[in-house]
Amino acid sequence: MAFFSKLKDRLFKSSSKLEQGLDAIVEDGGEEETLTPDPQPAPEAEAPAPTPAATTPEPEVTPAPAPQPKEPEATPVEPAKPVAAPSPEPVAQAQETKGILGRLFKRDEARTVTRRVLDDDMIEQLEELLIASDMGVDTALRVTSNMAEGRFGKKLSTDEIKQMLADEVTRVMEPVAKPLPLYSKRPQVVLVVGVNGSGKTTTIGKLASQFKSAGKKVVIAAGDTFRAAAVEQLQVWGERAGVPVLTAPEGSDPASLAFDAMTRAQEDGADLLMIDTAGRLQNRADLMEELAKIVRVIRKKDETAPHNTLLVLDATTGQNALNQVEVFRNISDVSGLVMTKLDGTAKGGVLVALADKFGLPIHAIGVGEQIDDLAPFDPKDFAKALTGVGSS
Ligand SMILES: Nc1nc2c(ncn2[C@@H]2O[C@H](COP(=O)(O)OP(=O)(O)OP(=O)(O)O)[C@@H](O)[C@H]2O)c(=O)[nH]1
Repeated sequence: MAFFSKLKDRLFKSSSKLEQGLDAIVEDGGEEETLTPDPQPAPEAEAPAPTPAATTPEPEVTPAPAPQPKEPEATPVEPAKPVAAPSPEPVAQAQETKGILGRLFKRDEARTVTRRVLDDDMIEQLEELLIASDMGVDTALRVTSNMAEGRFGKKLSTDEIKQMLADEVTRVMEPVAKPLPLYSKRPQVVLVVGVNGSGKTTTIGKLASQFKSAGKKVVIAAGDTFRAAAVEQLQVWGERAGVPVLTAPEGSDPASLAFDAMTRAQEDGADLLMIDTAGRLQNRADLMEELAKIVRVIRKKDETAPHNTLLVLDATTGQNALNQVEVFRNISDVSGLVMTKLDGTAKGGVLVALADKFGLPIHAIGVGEQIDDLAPFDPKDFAKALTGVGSS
């Protein structure tokens, strides 16, 4: 099943919030226009009435990458057929729709679309909507001004604005959409950091399962030795993924566990070593020292390690995710992000702010609690899901 449709369903809260906001903005001060269904008199009653989407210059729905064949098709021509031909009456009846009847019939089909002139008021409302969608002030202003460029004074429909927004979001996100880089270095050491509850353990489990399926040999180190529950949880995920999880007694030194795990991974010829860490931001200095010590110790075995420091962020925390990036960049050498819990949150816009502000690679997104609910970050799919493009 196309991941896009899953993401779209699950990001529904975000997109519906934005969609409703955009509808309201266009309706506020917009004018309803009647669309003439077909400029040339079509002989057949079943000629498809143009959908609102057909009034847009057919943007990127078509050239979008192929992996979601079912979704985009739903918008353009095909589904208009059943709508345009609601009665099951066959051929003879259809021919009667020529002439007056035909025109009447077509009048029934006429659709309306509301358009609003893009002016300062509208730009301000768009800015407010994007800020309310967790994009953050700077990003919201930048995105809106790019959307407005060259379009000031033009009349725009909600669909057109949604598409413009999706294009702009895609433009911001494209440079950061990068899968976790894999190096020839073995073991590749991936340090996983993030606040408690952000989804580190779950993400490690999901990643381990994916790498294992791809034929990689993976070892996990349960480096949050201060929480027995965290260790147990990681063991459960390790079992699910079929990957060994190295643990140490509660309260023991995480750096010592990391060293042992590094030794084991080297001896086993593992491709990847993923090290979970504690997320106690309350004790920032301690955490910083703990992470620094882990790095010092594993460098005794491989001075290029860790090869990745993944920061796991919880999308439901909204703007707070921006602070977390600041903090973790100060205490560790964050090389990329994983954003979890994008399912069911109305705060997906924060990802745009993160991309715009930090430019850190977004390697993957979590859209559920199951082992396969981690996907590479696809900016176009994300932008469409966020803005609701293709969903009306
Ligand atoms: N809906 C949803 N829930 C998620 C996702 N990722 C993680 N979770 C849930 O978030 C909660 C916290 O996840 P953990 O993986 O335990 O987070 P952690 O960062 O390891 O937390 P600590 O062990 O407390 O440090 C769990 O209930 C997970 O099931 C996701 O992508 N979507």
